[in-house]
Formats: sequence, structure tokens, C-alpha cells
Amino acid sequence: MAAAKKALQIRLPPLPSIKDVIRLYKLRALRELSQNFLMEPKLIDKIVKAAGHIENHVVCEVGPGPGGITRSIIHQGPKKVVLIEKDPRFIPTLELLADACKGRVDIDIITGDILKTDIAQFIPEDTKHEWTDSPPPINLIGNLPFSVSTILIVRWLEMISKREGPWSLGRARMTLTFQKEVAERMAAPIMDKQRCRLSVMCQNWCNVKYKFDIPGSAFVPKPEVDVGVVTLTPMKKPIINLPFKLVEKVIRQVFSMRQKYSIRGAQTLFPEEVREEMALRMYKIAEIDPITRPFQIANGEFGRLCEAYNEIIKMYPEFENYDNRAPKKKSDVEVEAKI
Ligand SMILES: C[S@@+](CC[C@H](N)C(=O)[O-])C[C@H]1O[C@@H](n2cnc3c(N)ncnc32)[C@H](O)[C@@H]1O
Repeated sequence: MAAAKKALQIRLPPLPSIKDVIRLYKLRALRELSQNFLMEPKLIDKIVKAAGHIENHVVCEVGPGPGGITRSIIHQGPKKVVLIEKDPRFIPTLELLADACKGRVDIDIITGDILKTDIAQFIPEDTKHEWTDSPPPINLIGNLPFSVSTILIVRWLEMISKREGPWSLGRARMTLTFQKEVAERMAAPIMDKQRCRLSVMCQNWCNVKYKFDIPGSAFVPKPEVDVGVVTLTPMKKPIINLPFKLVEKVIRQVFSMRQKYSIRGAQTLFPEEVREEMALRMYKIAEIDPITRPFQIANGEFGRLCEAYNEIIKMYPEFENYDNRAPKKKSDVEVEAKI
């Protein structure tokens, strides 16, 4: 079995090393695109391994840069690789890679911004299937700027929540890098002091796994922070099966005063004159103790809070569009900025 697997691995013809590529094409890292190149082959392979099935899968890599991770993906024998890179300076080196793989792996190179590109159009039709028990044979990998990874995640969660088929992309497993602290927060369970709204949001639609750290020293140039690798595998059924915007709003407001009793945040879902009464009612319907702190609430309990809120806004539709951004004190803003 191991031997058979090995035989499927794709050997690339001799190519210039990533160090040579960077030198050859004079690829000075651009700070505005948060370019930090991963130079350690063992760590690169570890990221690709964390992504799970690659062989015969479609793999979409976001921000391939000079192609270090791309080479490791290709070695695993994917069916097709879709590369989306914003910086056109990397295209010649990626084309070199695509030429070397001709006839063995189909590689599409797209010069563009992942946040403005509809990648669904590059995904083969046979991968776009309806929601079934087995995940679609497609994987998304990216060592991206952290801000882009976070926006991507939230977009993906919304896509997953809509469950409109055929749309395999919204079910793709994602393997992404984040600032270590943010990665830990995404996977933080109940009672973990790092738990925040991103933890509950991600864990509502996906199985979230913190895989491993990458020290800043593994990158060139070295970033100021260490990095964490996270995988998110969309679940067939979310914990809270309610519209995305409602779930996002309730979780955001309950966490809006992280250090206080959670009901204080929940009160901000309602207009001032009724907020204490309505929040109490919400907690009573949900059977949650109002003096729990947000990090002490389990995912399923957040589900009950969302359902209770949904019940209340059905009774009082005038609260549904209430602009619920809490008036913030400086200390709350500072805490939130760190999430
Ligand atoms: C941290 S570097 C990683 C490069 C390479 N994958 C590696 O691991 O060495 C991030 C890469 O993402 C690209 N990038 C940044 N923002 C992007 C965006 N919005 N869409 C697509 N690519 C982006 C950058 O140009 C850069 O190549």
C-alpha cells in the first residue's frame, strides 16, 4: 500500500530551488501584500499533509507566491491545481512549474485577488456535486496574509450556511495559516480564555483543528509573530441551523462585552427601553444562566440563545432590524481589536 502510494507521487524535473527562484526573478518581498516566504521544505510538506487528501483531488492554492507549497502539492498527485496569486511578479515562476507538470497535472494560474475572484468558475464540473455524506474531492490551501484568511473564512462560513448546491467549493476543506493567537482562538473550546466569537462561528459550521505552530524564523523575511496552521472541515449539519446573519449577530453581541456577564452583551440586541426585560426572557427561554461569561457558553448553548432570540423577534418583528452595535467603552474596543 505504502509502495503503491509512493509510486503515485509525482516527480518534478530538476527545477531551480525556491531560493534561486527568488534570486533569479529578483522577488523582493512586498510588505503591503504581507509576503513572507516559507523556506523550510519539511514545514511546507507538513502543511500539505495537514490538508489531508490531495491525490486525485482538485486543490485550490491561494497566494502561491514563488511556489514552495505548490511543489509539495504537486508531489502528492492531485487531479488539478488552481493557483490564485495577486502579485503578477510570481506568474513566470508558476508557469515554469505548470510547464514541468504538463501531461501529468493540470495547473490553472489565475492572476487576481482571491477576495474579488469567483473561483467556482475554475472548478471542474464533476467536482460540483450536491450535498452528500462524503466531502467533495476538493481542497483549499493558503499561506495568506492573516487579514485575507480571516475574511475568506467568514465568507466561506456564509457559503456553507446557505447549502445551495451544486457548490462543492463551499464544502471544501480549508487549510490556512493565521497569526498563532488567532489560530488558537478559532479552535478554542468552552472555558478556554481565548474563546471569542470567531471560535463559536467557525465551530458552528466546521470541525476546526489547530494543527501546529510555525516559528516566524521559518519565513523569509521573518514576520513579527509566530504562525498557526488550522484546518476547517465543513460539517454536514451545523450546530445552529438558523440564517447566517442571525447567528452572526447573536454571537457578536453576546461577545461584545467579553469580560462581563454574557447577558450584558445580549441586552444590546434590543432597544434600550426593553433590553433588560427581553434579554432576561431570551436567557429564560434558552435556559442559560445570565451570569455566565461569554467564554463559558458551549456551542450548543449558543444555539439555544439564537433560537430564543429568533422566537422573540418573531413575536416582536420591530426588534429584528434594531441596530445593535453596542455603545463601546475604550476598554471593550481594545479587547475586541485583539480578536
Ligand atoms: C505569506 S506569502 C506566502 C507565499 C507562499 N505561498 C509561501 O508559503 O512561501 C502570501 C502570498 O499571498 C499573496 N496574496 C496576498 N494577498 C492576496 C490576495 N488577496 N489574493 C491572492 N493572493 C494574495 C501574496 O502575493 C503572496 O504571494
